[in-house]
Amino acid sequence: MGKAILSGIIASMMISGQDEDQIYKPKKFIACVSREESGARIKKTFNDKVTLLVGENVKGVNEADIVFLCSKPQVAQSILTEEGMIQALENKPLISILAGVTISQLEKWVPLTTKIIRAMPNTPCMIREGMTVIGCRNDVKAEDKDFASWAFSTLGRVRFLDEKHFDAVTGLSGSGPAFACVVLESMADGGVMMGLPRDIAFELAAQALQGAARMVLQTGKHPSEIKDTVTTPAGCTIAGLLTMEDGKIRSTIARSIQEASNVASTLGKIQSKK
Ligand SMILES: NC(=O)C1=CN([C@@H]2O[C@H](COP(=O)(O)OP(=O)(O)OC[C@H]3O[C@@H](n4cnc5c(N)ncnc54)[C@H](OP(=O)(O)O)[C@@H]3O)[C@@H](O)[C@H]2O)C=CC1
Ligand SMILES: O=C(O)[C@@H]1CCC=N1
Repeated sequence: MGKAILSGIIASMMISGQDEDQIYKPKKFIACVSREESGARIKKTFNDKVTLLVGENVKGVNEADIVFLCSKPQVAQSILTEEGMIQALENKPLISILAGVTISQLEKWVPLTTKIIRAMPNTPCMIREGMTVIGCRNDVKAEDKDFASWAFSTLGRVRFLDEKHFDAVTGLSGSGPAFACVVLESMADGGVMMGLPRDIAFELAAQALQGAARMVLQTGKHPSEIKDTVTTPAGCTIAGLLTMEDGKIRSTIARSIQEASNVASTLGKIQSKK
């Protein structure tokens, strides 16, 4: 996800590079990783657009004005409590995308002057079609919130929500692209079963899902209204819909999001020592 965020911001700056009105013009990007293999991947993707540091988190944070924390939730504590990190983080905004790690938890590991912003993006940020929900305490400065909002808006939609919703957001929007891909793949399988070539089945399924999703977002209509307009009396759509209902598709999908949200709430609870 860290790579996706960097890619989106850099891509948007290249597109709007000539735009004098652009408020934020980050001059330098620093990526910190712990393993040489990950470093090689970053180098391959970004070349000289990003300064790469392997095993030098404190140096990276020292040189940065704004810090994104994009590790696995389990290693957050060990990163934030590295020797010298407290000084490096003084007076800096820290934007965490970690699932299940709360602002209260993070506050225990960083100095009081570090202003924490929590964000939950999703993988479509990679193609700048993402959804990011941002949350923070009331004392975070407007300029820091504005920066976070700008950074994630280069990657798709952004919305601010109270932190109490973050586990639900993680289960629905963070994990959502995986669930949507299961639906997409299943729809395509149906097409293949009925004789369509696999690549065409994927295209049709993906565009049907994208089209329906865009209709909801653009018209503001209830999904059931859109469903009903597809459904001709005594036609084929109602036949398919009833089969879906027989398979309890609604509760299966809704319960999957409930389960993902419940697991998200536990992800910050285990911290590895190193
Ligand atoms: N994947 C998703 O769809 C989403 C993920 N998230 C959150 O994003 C975070 C990352 O997930 P994801 O991108 O999937 O995971 P990855 O494992 O792909 O990325 C984790 C990154 O953290 C780096 N890292 C790990 N330990 C250290 C360390 N000690 N010092 C410096 N860098 C370190 C890794 O580098 P190295 O390999 O070198 O250690 C790697 O680049 C998680 O907290 C997750 O909850 C949020 C929204 C969506
Ligand atoms: O599966 C995970 O833990 C991460 C968080 C949200 C999406 N992927």
